[in-house]
Amino acid sequence: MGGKLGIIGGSGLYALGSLTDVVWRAVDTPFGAPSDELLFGRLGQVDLVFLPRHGRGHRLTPSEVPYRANIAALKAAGCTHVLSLSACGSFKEALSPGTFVLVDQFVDRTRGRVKSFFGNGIVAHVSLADPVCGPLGARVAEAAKALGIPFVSGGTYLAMEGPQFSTRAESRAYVAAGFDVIGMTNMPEAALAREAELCYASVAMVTDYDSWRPAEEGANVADILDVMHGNSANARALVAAVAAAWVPSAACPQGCDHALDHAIITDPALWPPPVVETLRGVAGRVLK
Ligand SMILES: CSC[C@H]1O[C@H](OP(=O)(O)O)[C@H](O)[C@@H]1O
Ligand SMILES: Nc1ncnc2[nH]cnc12
Repeated sequence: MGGKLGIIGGSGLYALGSLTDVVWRAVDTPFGAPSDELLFGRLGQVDLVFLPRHGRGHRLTPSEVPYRANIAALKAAGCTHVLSLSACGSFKEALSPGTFVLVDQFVDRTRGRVKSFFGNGIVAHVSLADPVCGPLGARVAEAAKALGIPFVSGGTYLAMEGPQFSTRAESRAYVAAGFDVIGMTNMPEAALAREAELCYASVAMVTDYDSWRPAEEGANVADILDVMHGNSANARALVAAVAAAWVPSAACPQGCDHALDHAIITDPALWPPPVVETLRGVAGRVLK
């Protein structure tokens, strides 16, 4: 598994302490500034780039996170792979707090977020049927199992707008629908990673049971923070283990790195040159 690994850290994960040769560096993009400076460093023999999704000190709401800039910045930093780490609520008794879920599907109930790099004269439709990179996920699963982290491969992540947590009625409806976990950030992040032809995997770290259980008070930040501290230690160990096993490979077997091959539907003769320039960083491979 090759190329450069980018890590997006969610709530409770604002830096990676074990990196060496570290430097925080501002990276600007045609889509604005990312959530924070990017942290460049090495973990063992591997170059890593880390980005705190909400910024250091957790300054950005899920709706305010500049998802396009974050993905564009990681791509500009040379990342070919992105491992996303997020706190989440659980809709299954068996997915208890502390469990790490390797997400394989999303249901997007966010609204008002910019969901594509494309538009303004260049239309593209990528496939999200399989919205995460299986080969990258397999690496993560191997590492988690070796570490003994409570880990489940596969799960549907309901992305809600927030910032308020769900009502009991919403929470029960999501349980009835069969969803596994809930969070506020993985969409449009995953969709944008696909448009940028990045291999993307998401580990959703359960902090609570949301509000569907009758005896449950409902999700609240104080309880979530308690669980998150333990989860963050496991998340750091997981990143270190994934990095330790990182070996180069030429191409993504699933084709994430060619997601745009047949996606742009607009007649190339009509592509507005300024829009081509804006897209060059994320889609340059197909804009030649
Ligand atoms: C602090 S609980 C709610 C907050 O936590 C999750 O953030 P992230 O996905 O970045 O770990 C959730 O999506 C909410 O933004
Ligand atoms: N119950 C919940 N709902 C939405 N986002 C969350 N992040 C952590 N727990 C959550």
